[in-house]
Amino acid sequence: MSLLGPADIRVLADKLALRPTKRLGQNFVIDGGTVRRIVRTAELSADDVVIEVGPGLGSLTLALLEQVRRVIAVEIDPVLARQLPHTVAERMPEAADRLTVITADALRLRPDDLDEAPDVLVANLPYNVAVPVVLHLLEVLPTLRGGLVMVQAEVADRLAARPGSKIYGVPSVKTAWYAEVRKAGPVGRTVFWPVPNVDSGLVALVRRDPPPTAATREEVFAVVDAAFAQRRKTLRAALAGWAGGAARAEEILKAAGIDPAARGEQLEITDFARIAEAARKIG
Ligand SMILES: C[S@@+](CC[C@H](N)C(=O)[O-])C[C@H]1O[C@@H](n2cnc3c(N)ncnc32)[C@H](O)[C@@H]1O
Repeated sequence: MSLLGPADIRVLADKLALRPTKRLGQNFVIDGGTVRRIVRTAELSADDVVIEVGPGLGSLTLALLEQVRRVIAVEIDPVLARQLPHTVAERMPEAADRLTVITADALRLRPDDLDEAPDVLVANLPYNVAVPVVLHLLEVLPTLRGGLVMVQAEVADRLAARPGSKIYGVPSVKTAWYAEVRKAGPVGRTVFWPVPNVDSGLVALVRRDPPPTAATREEVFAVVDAAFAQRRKTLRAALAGWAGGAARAEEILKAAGIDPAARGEQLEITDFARIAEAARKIG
C-alpha cells in the first residue's frame, strides 16, 4: 500500500519535527479512502497534468500519481516541499520522475513558474486562502479545464450558491466568471490530522467561457465588489460610490436593463457584466 495512513503521517511528522500551523491551513489527510475518493471524483485521464496546491505530506499527491501523467505540486512550506520528493521516491519509486515540486505561494504563481501547462487543479486547499487561490489559478492558467478542490464546508456552500440565496456573494459570482461550480460531497473532520474544527466539502469546477461583454474582467469584478460591499442596499445605492453618484448608477443600471431597486444578491455574473459594459458605453 503506497498511500499514507495515520501511522505514516505520524512518522513523517516526527521526522520533520512538524508543528502544523493554522496560519497555513495545515490539516493533513490521514485516510487513503478520502484521497482516492477525491481523485475518483476529479474524473482525471491518464494523460493529465495536475497542479496540486499545498501537497503537505503527500497524501493526495501519491493518489494522484497513481492516475495521471504528471503532478506539479506547489507548496509554500519549504520543509514540506523538500520532503515530498523523498516520500514519493520511497513509496512510489516508479512515479518519482513524474512529480515536480515548486516551493512557492500559490497566490503568486505565474505560468512561467511551471515546466508544463496543467490541465486540472486538484487540491485539499489551505482554508484561509482557498477562494483567492481558485480565482488566481483559473485566471493565470488558461489551460486549466477545471478542478476538484476540498474546502471548508461553508466555503463549498458559498462557491456553489445561486442568486437569491443568503450565502450567494463575491466568491460565488467571481468563480462563476470562470467556471460552473457544483458541490461534490461532504468530508468529515476525522480524516485529518490535526482534526480541524470545521467540516469540509468537495467542489467540482468546470471551466466555461466568461460572459460575452465589452468590459474587462477587472471592470466586472469592480462592480461585483461594490454591489456586495453593501449587500443589503439597493443597487442604486450600493453602486453610487463606484459610479460617482446615485444618479449615474441609476442611469447605468437602466441602460443595462437591471432594476435599480434590485440587490446584488439577485444578479448573475452575466448581469454584472452588462452593468460594467453599460458603464463603459455611458463613459
Ligand atoms: C489542508 S493542507 C493539505 C495538505 C495535503 N494536500 C493533504 O491533503 O494532506 C494545506 C497545505 O497547503 C499549504 N499552503 C498553505 N498556504 C499555501 C499557499 N499560499 N501556497 C501554497 N501552499 C500553501 C500548507 O503548508 C499545507 O501543506
